[in-house]
Amino acid sequence: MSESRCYKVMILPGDHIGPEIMNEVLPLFEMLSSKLDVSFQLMERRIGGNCLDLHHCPIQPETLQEAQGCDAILLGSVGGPKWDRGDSENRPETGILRLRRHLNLFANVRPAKVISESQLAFSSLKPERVEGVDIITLRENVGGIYFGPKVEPGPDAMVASDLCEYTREEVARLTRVAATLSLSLGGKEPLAIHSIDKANVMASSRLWRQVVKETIRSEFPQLEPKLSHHLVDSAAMVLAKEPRKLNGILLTENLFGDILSDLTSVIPGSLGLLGSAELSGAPIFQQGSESPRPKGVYQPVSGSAPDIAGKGIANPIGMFESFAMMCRWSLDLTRVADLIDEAIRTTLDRGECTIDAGGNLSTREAGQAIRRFVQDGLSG
Ligand SMILES: NC(=O)C1=CN([C@@H]2O[C@H](COP(=O)(O)OP(=O)(O)OC[C@H]3O[C@@H](n4cnc5c(N)ncnc54)[C@H](O)[C@@H]3O)[C@@H](O)[C@H]2O)C=CC1
Ligand SMILES: CC(C)CC(=O)C(=O)O
Ligand SMILES: [Mg+2]
Repeated sequence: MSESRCYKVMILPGDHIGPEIMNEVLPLFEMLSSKLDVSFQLMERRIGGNCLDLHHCPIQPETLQEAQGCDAILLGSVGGPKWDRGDSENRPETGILRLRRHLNLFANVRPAKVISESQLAFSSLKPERVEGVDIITLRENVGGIYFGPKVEPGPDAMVASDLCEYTREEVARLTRVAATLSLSLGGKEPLAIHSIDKANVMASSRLWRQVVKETIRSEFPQLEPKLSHHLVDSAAMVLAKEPRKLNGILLTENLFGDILSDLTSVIPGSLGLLGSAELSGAPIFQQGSESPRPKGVYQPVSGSAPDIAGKGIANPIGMFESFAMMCRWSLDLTRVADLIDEAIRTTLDRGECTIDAGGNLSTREAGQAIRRFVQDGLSG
């Protein structure tokens, strides 16, 4: 008889809509424990503005340490106008950056896929442009300009700066993750890898392009025909004009990936639909594998949406999608991940979603619809 698994999961709801959408996925833990041979030890901690308010730091050092011992971390979102001041030491967003750095979560996987007919009508692009779009932004997550040395602007500052630096190894390791995703998710035909940079202007981008090329040529020669290089400005234009041309993996640095992944969200229709995985290595695709899994933080792509917080209309789908990715890549619960993905697709087909994605349900009702589907699937 196989042993029952107990997973340790850290819960970081964050600010504004963070706790609202987190509340919609939390009942899944109890549901899974009652239906499957698993249990969960949940640890709720603070991050972001609410942590600054209570502890005067955006994440506590002991939270970082505890996160190290968890199987996965589920995060809502942080930030808001109340804390929109001060230098990086005193900003909510720094809590997320510290967590990424502490756990070395260098690979940020952000899929944007059109999965339901309802999205064709609702996307801000024409239906014929949107059909079949399936793009994964793979963003470098612990380097580049977000983490380089800064000169903060003082009250009378004449200059401020952020340095964008990349090392060979930082580029090579992310390229290896891109190759794994391409080979594992593409089936017989590996996915295209579109490396995005600004090599016509930036030195760090010229290194990026060189190392991506070399890594694919020397370690994954079979993927050479699948690799292309694009300048980021032109890639942004293609994403808005003919996004299918960029189907596959957008392999890119921290700042470009942050911007482009928000841009990809308009294709399926709303930023509130996208989930993400931040990983310390390539995901393991083999179910039941005993190989150690990479560390993972799972969170929606969006921010804390202060403009809609408290109104009960935030879309919880990005949070469910993040939960599904957690099940798939950190908890070895592939069937649950498939079921949640199916629940998202079905509820979108039925128009059972929040207003940003074309429905008229509240956050709570949209969450209930997905949970009902999952419950039925687990019982069936
Ligand atoms: N990972 C994180 O926690 C992130 C935090 N932020 C922070 O979030 C705060 C707000 O930033 P914004 O620029 O307003 O970006 P945002 O991503 O929070 O919101 C942009 C727009 O998308 C809408 N939106 C976002 N999530 C939604 C959802 N689930 N359902 C329906 N609509 C949704 C918002 O209402 C808003 O109109 C800032 O403090 C920012 O620094 C921003 C990005 C990531
Ligand atoms: C640190 C985050 C607030 C940066 C961001 O916008 C993101 O990761 O999407
Ligand atoms: Mg962002």
